[in-house]
Amino acid sequence: MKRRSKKSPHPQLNLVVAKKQLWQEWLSQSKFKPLDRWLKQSFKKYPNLTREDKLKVSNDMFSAMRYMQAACYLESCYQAQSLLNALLWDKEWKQDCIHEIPTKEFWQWVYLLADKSGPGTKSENDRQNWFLKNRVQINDNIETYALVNGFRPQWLNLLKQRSLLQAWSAEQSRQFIKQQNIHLPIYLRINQEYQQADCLHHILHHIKQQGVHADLYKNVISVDGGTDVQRTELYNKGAFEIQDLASQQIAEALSLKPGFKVWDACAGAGGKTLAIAQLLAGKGSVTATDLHQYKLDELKKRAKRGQYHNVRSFVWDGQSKLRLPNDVKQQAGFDRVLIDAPCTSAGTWRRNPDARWRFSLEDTAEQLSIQKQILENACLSVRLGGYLVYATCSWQVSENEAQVAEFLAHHENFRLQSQTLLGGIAQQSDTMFVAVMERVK
Ligand SMILES: C[S@@+](CC[C@H](N)C(=O)[O-])C[C@H]1O[C@@H](n2cnc3c(N)ncnc32)[C@H](O)[C@@H]1O
Repeated sequence: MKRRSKKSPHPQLNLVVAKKQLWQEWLSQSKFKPLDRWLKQSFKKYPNLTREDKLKVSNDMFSAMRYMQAACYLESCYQAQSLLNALLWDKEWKQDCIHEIPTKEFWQWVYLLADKSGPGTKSENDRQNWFLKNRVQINDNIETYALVNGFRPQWLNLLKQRSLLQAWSAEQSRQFIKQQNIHLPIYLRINQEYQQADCLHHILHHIKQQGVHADLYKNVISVDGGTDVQRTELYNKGAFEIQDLASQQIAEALSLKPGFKVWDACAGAGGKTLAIAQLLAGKGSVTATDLHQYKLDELKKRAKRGQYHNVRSFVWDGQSKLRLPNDVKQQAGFDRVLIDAPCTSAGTWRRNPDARWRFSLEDTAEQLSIQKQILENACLSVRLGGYLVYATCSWQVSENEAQVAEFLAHHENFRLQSQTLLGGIAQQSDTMFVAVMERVK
């Protein structure tokens, strides 16, 4: 019997139709869900798409999320044949406005801004020429510059607070804005047993064989080009974990020593828990808690795969003092308490460009109050001489330095050791914040 070929007779057509349908489905949401997870789920409805097809659709949709507002703005300006006031225009703009611009023109702008358009139709060329003619004026004005680079002009005040603290020049602040739309590689944190030079090169080789670009820097591997490293044999053996560079630096900020008892209070699926367990080298323990059991279930699977035996986990909702495990009670508290706090995630826009459209002042206020409550309750479990480490994946001052200052003002028994913005313009990673506070009384 003849076997039916799995390949579609019209692969190009499949791709075009799938992209069109996916885009329409995506737009029909009243509030955008996280795009990466949404795509993974939605691709199941298109079994004929190849890996390359999926990569193309993903790349286009990620670009659309980076330049969504810019496309709407530039089309309005093009129709008016003048540059509209970006701040005022932004104040009126809502996610729904995307329905007001014809799909064809929307994608023309997205491709133009993402540097993906070639010579095209008259309509494309006219828009491109208009854009080039106005480019200097667009770049000269910080509000238009921000908008066209996917950064809402109304966020410039928040960026100003950050720039002042970092002592960034105007040029560096612009660099930060521009970087928010520059894609990041994924980073692999290599597990301890695989950190000898020959193992590292073996992993690098293994990853490169998947047809992607990979680099080794010290003992971290960066991967670019869209492979699913979680499907590789070495991942299943526990050789590495996917973890952003800044996130890896948070575990280092804990200054761990083997034997320490550590509490990871907002452990989620355990990205930092596992990095901590590794740094403890099998001596001491990590207590991992989170509001959600399903996240801790994932953490348990990961700990098992990586063979970390000194990790225990249970639910904690941040609303009261933790009941200390007996071994921790004996030493009157943890040596280290990490609060990797729930936050606005503004520092992850490079990786998840759609997240910026969920960002709001109301959400910030809500996160600030949850962070404060977690700090209040978690600090009660730090032993004398131990460290309370507070981290977020946000660049907002209110969630970071201001939150820490308020905590310290009301807790004389803690002294600030350091506070650092990780990522920012200094490194190709998410932007995170970490403050280390010692319990001195
Ligand atoms: C930034 S994420 C943690 C990421 C995790 N540490 C990692 O490295 O993968 C913040 C976590 O805080 C948890 N969370 C939110 N509200 C909480 C609360 N009131 N008490 C405890 N955990 C909470 C969330 O479920 C989420 O997993």
